[in-house]
Amino acid sequence: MHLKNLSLLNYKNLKTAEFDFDEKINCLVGNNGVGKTNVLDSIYLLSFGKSYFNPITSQNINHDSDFFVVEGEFKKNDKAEKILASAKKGQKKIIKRNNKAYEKVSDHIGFIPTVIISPADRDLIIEGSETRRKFMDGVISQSDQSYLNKLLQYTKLVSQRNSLLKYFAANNTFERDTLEVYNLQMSSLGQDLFEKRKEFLKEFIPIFNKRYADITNNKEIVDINYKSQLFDNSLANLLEENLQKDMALQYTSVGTHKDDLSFEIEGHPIKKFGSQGQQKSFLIALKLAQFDFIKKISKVNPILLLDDIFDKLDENRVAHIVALVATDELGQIFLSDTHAERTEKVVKSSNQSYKIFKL
Ligand SMILES: Nc1ncnc2c1ncn2[C@@H]1O[C@H](COP(=O)(O)OP(=O)(O)OP(=O)(O)O)[C@@H](O)[C@H]1O
Repeated sequence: MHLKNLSLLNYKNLKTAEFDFDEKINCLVGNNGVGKTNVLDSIYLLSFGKSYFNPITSQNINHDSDFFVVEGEFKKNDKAEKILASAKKGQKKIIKRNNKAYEKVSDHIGFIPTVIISPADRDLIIEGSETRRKFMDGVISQSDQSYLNKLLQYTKLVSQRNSLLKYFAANNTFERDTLEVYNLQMSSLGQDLFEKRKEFLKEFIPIFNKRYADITNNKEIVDINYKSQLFDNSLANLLEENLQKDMALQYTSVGTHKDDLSFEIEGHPIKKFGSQGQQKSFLIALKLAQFDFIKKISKVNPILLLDDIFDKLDENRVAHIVALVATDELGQIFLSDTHAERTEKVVKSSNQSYKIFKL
């Protein structure tokens, strides 16, 4: 699978831009702030229906305009697939495949498998559990629509249950039967999500460990630990046991929406005990493992977006990744960098076709 061409209208700072891409390697070069990352982000948008960097769609419309249109033509299984994403201020975003609008954006997830590696990934280590849950859910959802649908239903139920708890508090009332309806549905869905996450991590962690060992030449042991309240108790019991607490807090304090992943190096949290370099290697390994996992399930090479890749890796390591394109381990890749010569030197050494776009 690859992206043949891309046209942008009013996407962030890019008022109009057109690209005819190489099937293998594409490099976007230019000074800081010209819009290299925004081009990669527009490809991400065509895959996930939202920006990687700013999920608030209206903020991705160029400041001088009131709409954006991003359109790309992909080739997947020898078929042309035209994907369009557009948004107008005050209106719902539209995603179309071959001129037909999706009813739900979530139906598009997984159709154009894509992985992005960016300096913004450090949030996965620094930020709270939500970022890591989103990463895990994102990887599973790209290869499992039923998981995504259950996750969306579960999230909606948590928010409805929270509203109900607020309503009880505001009106000094309590309706056990109504609450029971939410508890029952939440328990069943939450338990399914928990089982699927466990199953996923069992497969994913060894892939991740292998990638980390490759990147660092087996320097140190890293691990990912799944943290969930559901290991010790069923969600049905947890909801029951925490009822008084939830009533006082006016939100649902237990469930799979509280799960987390603990990223560890030599048995200690990498956030506190990992060097800058170790953290960067950890993140690259995580994303390449995402690539491997999605490729295994979907049987296509995901598109790989490497934003500011020299931020994370030295020239030799970038050359090593780019060389994988030749072995068919990778499909189409997009790189952004401020140094045109450095990028050209690295991609030339791969002996693959490539294109350089100067912004
Ligand atoms: N909605 C918007 N309208 C206009 N400009 C925007 C909008 N959103 C972001 N920008 C601008 O886009 C520019 C950033 O572009 P981008 O991050 O793609 O740059 P870059 O070439 O990747 O830079 P760097 O090399 O620093 O990473 C900034 O100048 C930012 O102000």
